[in-house]
Amino acid sequence: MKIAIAGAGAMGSRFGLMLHQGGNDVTLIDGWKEHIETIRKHGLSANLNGQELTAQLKVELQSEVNLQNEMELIILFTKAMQLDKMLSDIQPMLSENTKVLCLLNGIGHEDIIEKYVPMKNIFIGNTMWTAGLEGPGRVKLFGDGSVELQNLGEGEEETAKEIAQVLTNSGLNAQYSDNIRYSIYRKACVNGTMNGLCTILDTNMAGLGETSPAHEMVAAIIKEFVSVAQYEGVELDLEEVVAHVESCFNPDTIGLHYPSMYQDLIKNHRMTEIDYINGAVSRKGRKYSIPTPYCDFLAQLIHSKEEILEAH
Ligand SMILES: NC(=O)C1=CN([C@@H]2O[C@H](COP(=O)(O)OP(=O)(O)OC[C@H]3O[C@@H](n4cnc5c(N)ncnc54)[C@H](OP(=O)(O)O)[C@@H]3O)[C@@H](O)[C@H]2O)C=CC1
Ligand SMILES: CC(C)(CO)C(=O)C(=O)O
Repeated sequence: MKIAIAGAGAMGSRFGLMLHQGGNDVTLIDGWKEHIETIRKHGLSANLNGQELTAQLKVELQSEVNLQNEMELIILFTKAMQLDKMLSDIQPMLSENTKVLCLLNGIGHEDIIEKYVPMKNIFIGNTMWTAGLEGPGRVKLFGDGSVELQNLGEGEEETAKEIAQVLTNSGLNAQYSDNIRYSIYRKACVNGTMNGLCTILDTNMAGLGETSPAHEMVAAIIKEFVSVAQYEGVELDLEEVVAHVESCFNPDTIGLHYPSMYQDLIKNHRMTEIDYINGAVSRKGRKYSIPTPYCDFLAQLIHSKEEILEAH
């Protein structure tokens, strides 16, 4: 399949690499010039579960996507605040049949995608895979993961299942979900706890799990997500979600991962996606008159840290 990865940072590189290894015709698109130039000259270099490898992938600089080069599938993997610009820049790659799959963390990205893509071509989902960028053109990938996705447009279930199959054929372990809003909220609970807390506490997920207040903090944050989701008709089971989130503490699975927010802010002094995760729950809480003190406070702490570190 002819696939573009729009936003080829850590996760985009993982998905691009695995889909390339699975025999697809993959193009990585990104705005970071040094990263794209390095891959163009030397290939994408990866440490994949301890094994060093280099893959020759096609690349395009986001600002130079101006030739007609239509894709069958585009997987969006920018940071939330880069999504609108990316969709605007990749217009030449979108035909009336191009399917667009969004796997960003956070809530509500479909509102932006709908501005650029007809509903019948929009697929949304989330992933438990992890990845880290070690420098331009270089990623570190370990552990297992999964993907859930669903069509937004009516009657596109079969296409959603086909996309899931393409991902699964490349080892990405994807499944069709018949209630993706539930899955997205459930995954947002992982990010709403792990990402902000690990970033402020300067630790990975296993490290957070070893601290004595971890369970109480995680449960209190998730409770706020559950209340807001319930108001929107999404019924999350608090105990099940807490257990799901706490499974991330396990150092033998993904516990040693530093969440993407940590990588952004602490490692690279870059702005975070907090406003699309805990910040989104705070905004919704205000709208629905649901108190969300933990999310409010965590979002404030992250914003203060962004200012202290002069994140850009
Ligand atoms: N990393 C992870 O383990 C996981 C991440 N996610 C989600 O996937 C989406 C993509 O995240 P992720 O892959 O981590 O994003 P990255 O931070 O690795 O990359 C996103 C973009 O940021 C820019 N960038 C990143 N690092 C640098 C740098 N050092 N210097 C200059 N520019 C840089 C690049 O774009 P540009 O130059 O155009 O700004 C890049 O495309 C997010 O929504 C995230 O929450 C989901 C699951 C796990
Ligand atoms: C859940 C987790 C921590 C890994 O999938 C993630 O989504 C992130 O790093 O942002």
